[in-house]
Formats: sequence, C-alpha cells, structure tokens
Amino acid sequence: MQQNMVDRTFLVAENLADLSRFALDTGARRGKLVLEDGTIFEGTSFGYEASIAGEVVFCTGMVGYPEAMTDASYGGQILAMTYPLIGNYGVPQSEHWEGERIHIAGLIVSDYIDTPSHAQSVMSLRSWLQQQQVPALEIKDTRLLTRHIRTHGTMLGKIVLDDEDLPFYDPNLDNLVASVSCRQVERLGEGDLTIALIDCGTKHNIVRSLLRRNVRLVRVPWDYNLFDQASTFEFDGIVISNGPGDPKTVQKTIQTIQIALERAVPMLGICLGHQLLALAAGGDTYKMKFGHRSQNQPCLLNDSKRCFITTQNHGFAVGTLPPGFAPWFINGNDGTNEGMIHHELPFFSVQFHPEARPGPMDTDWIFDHFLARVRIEKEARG
Ligand SMILES: NC(=O)CC[C@H](N)C(=O)O
Repeated sequence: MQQNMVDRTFLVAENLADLSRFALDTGARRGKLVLEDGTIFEGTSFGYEASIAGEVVFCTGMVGYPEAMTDASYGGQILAMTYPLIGNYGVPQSEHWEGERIHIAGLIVSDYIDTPSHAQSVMSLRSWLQQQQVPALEIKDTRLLTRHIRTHGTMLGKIVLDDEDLPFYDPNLDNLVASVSCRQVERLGEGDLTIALIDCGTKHNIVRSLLRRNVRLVRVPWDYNLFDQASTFEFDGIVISNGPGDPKTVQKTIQTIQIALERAVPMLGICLGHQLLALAAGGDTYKMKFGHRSQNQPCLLNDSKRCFITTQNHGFAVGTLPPGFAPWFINGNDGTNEGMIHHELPFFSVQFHPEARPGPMDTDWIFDHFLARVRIEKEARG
C-alpha cells in the first residue's frame, strides 16, 4: 500500500516534468496576470500573443465558454473561468455564439485543453483566440485568484507577456455600449406584434427567443430615436437588451426609455436593460463587490416560495427601486434585487438572463409573460 503511494507521487512528479518540457518544446510564451493591487499570477499564453488590460472578473459556470466569451456584456473584461478544464469541447460554428465575435478582452483558465472533442466543434479554442486576437493565459491557480477577488472585490488587471508592460484600463469609465450595439436598423421575423429591441450589445438568444414567439422584431442601435416622427415605425413594445459597462454611461438609451415611460409603452429590460429602466424611472444603481457570473443563481419570485435557477453576468445592480415599482425577484444568495415590476403600468425588468445560453431555461416564461401583456395593451388601445 505504502509502496503504491510512493509510486504515485513519483508518477505525478514525472508527469509534471513532462508537461513543463512540453511547454518549452511548443515555444509557449510565458505571461503574467498582474492585478492593480500588485498581485501577480504567472502563467502560459495560449491565445493571441499580445498584452491587454481590463477589469478582472470570474465566472463559476461549469459550461458555456463559447457563449460567455461572445456575450457583449463582458466587453472590456478579462474573464477567469473557475471550472478547471476549458477548451475540451472546442468551439462551435458562429450560429451558436451569443455575439458576432469574441467580446471578452482576455481569458484566464486553470487548464487549457488543446484536444477538443465534440460533434459541433469546428476549431480549437486556441485557434479561435488567435484568429480573433484575444490574449489568454493558463495560470493553474484560478481558485486563489477567485478567492482574492471575492475577498478584495473586482479589480483592474492586465495580461502581460514576457517583459512587455501597459497601463491599467478601467472599462467602466467609457460608454462600451456604443462600440457593441448594431449600427443599423434590422428587421427580422413576422407576426402581429412589433417589438423594438434596443440593442445595447444583445445576446443572440434574446433575438432567437423573441423570433421563436412569432413577433416582428426591429433591432435598433442603442442611441436610435424611437420617438422621432421622421425615422420611426409603429411598435407595440420595447425590449432593452443586456450590454457591457456601467449603465450610467448609457444616457441616450435612458432618455429614450424616459419617453417610453411617459407614453406607457410596454417594456421589458434584461440585465443592463433592467438597470437602464431603473435609472430612467428614477431609481439608482451601484457597483457590486464582485458581481454575479454563473448559471446557478437562485432567484426568488417576490411574495412566493418559488425559486428559479438563473444565468447571470453582471457587476452592477439596482439598489434603489424607482417610484411605482415593486421588487419582482430577489437573489436567494445575497438578497440583491433581481427584477422589478410596475404596480399598474406594463413595465418589467430582470437582472438575470431569461434567454439563458448558457444555462437553465427556468425563466424563459418571462418572454411569454411580457408578450401577453403587450397583446393586452395593444387590444386595449384598439
Ligand atoms: N449582462 C449585462 O447586461 C451586464 C450589465 C452591466 N454591464 C453589469 O455588469 O452589471
């Protein structure tokens, strides 16, 4: 027995030596993740060979790296995946992505797997990162990094290759929505209800979820004036999408929502859309210590014993609800607000992602609930 244990220890040591020889043989470049408080994690580059700065956040989802990486809400962020094996099922075709490209600024993993195995995989994660020019680092101890961020809060950081250096960059100071929103109005689908989707960096599954319900969808840029006589079209409701950065930097969308509130146009806000609706209606948002990024966030439906397991990706939250709104959902872990609903008017919003991708479909009914109310309001208007 004791002999076995000794043998195994020896084997592990030998494998580790093999691995480091492999890294040297493949010419993998060494790199560092440098945090703004001076903490350094050494690692090996497996993505695009460049240095990059951003905000370091962690996601505890066990699957879904292609969806998370293409979610525009992660714009400006260096994403650390806590699930240790990343790359093992490769990268699917772009129709399965949540945006047109990779939106994260950089990727941090514990173990990068370069031998993907999945029926839908068309390339390795390494090739994808290199094609799309996104740096990535394998640092092994993502647990220590995550515990550090949980203790001290989300912080700025940079992936630095070899002896290169660059300044820290805080993405929350900029309006990132302007760089990820669509540029032109796009008309999709057919149906008797017309929904205007304000694209602040919408996940594709919000578009798919609406089209699946047979609506005529008009996707508009974040700063599009929906109420300008000359440029606009008839619509029955508005969906305000998810998106990157601090909601307070997205003033033009807030102004559009304010007009929609005055005119009682039915509205559904999702994630950033929830925060924007709250700000437009007179509420307030704040930056959370380390945010919610996973696919198992429990959300309690207010005044009930119902709990939904939700997908989330946000670093800001609604602190003060606007007048006229009640809490709709509350986070079962930390009690933060996860949604709001107006007492009388057709205004709803959720902090989580009812479109999931990746994650559970528990709250897919939010789209049905919203569209049913849009129909009621349309019929009442005649
Ligand atoms: N997924 C989102 O829409 C994120 C909203 C916002 N950027 C936040 O981090 O809180």
